[in-house]
Amino acid sequence: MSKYDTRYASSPQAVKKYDTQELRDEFLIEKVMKTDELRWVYSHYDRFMVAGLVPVNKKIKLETIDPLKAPFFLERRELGIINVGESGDVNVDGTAYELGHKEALYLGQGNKEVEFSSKDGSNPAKFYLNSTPAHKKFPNKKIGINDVEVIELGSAETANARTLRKYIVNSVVDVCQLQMGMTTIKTGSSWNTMPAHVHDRRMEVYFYFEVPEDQAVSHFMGEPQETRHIWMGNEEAVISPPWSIHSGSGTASYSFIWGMAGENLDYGDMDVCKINELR
Ligand SMILES: O=C(O)C(=O)C[C@H](O)C(=O)CO
Ligand SMILES: [Zn+2]
Repeated sequence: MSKYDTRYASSPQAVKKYDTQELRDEFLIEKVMKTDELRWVYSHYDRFMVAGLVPVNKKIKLETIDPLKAPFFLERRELGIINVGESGDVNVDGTAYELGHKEALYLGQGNKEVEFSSKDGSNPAKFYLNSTPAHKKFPNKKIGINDVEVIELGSAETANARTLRKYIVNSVVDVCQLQMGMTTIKTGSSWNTMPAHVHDRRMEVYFYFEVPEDQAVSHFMGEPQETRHIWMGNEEAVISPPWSIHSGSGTASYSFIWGMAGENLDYGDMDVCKINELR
């Protein structure tokens, strides 16, 4: 069995009173990428699971964790994988999927034997993993760099020029509830997800990467009129409750992977906040 840490759900009333350390303990996931070890964070928000794996010296198997009470990990779950490192392989019940830098794989419910490896342990793959409960088996699908839907958002004038890439969304691959994509902030811009939004129907997790050394991203969370911030470093993730905004401003440009789960599969279903009404 793999190891895991549990994160419980908090109410907006409770979070109003959290100090810096409490906010970090509840929502921040430090050091997501683990070498030769799969260690999950199991969130009680929509039972969303997060892990990061860097296979260096050996192949790593996807194993169940105790709270699933399932004989194998994907018995009642689906899994999204985005490789932010060098080339690696994901072997799924005898079929090998090669994932290059920024390529992704969707694995549906029911797959039993899943094994991760790097092509070259000295230039390893870095697999970022999100998993959600599933009720139906959909086919496994690799999403290569040319399969993603790309949209340009924001502008240099408002310091939020960015490229959003949709990898695991229902117009690209059939899924039960998982949605994943990647957003890259253009040089000179700093803001992601501004204007901010909430979607009380879905929770979300952001994994910040390509944050230059000695730089940081200030991630904003909370109800739109009661915001808080969490300072984040490279390869750290943050859980966004369904009632919370999730937006960030970096001291340099950066990228992040967003993953969502909940009530519907409509990426554009967001309640946008007025910038000058944020508090
Ligand atoms: O920069 C953005 O805007 C985003 O990446 C927004 C996320 O995709 C999101 O929050 C989707 O709900
Ligand atoms: Zn969102």
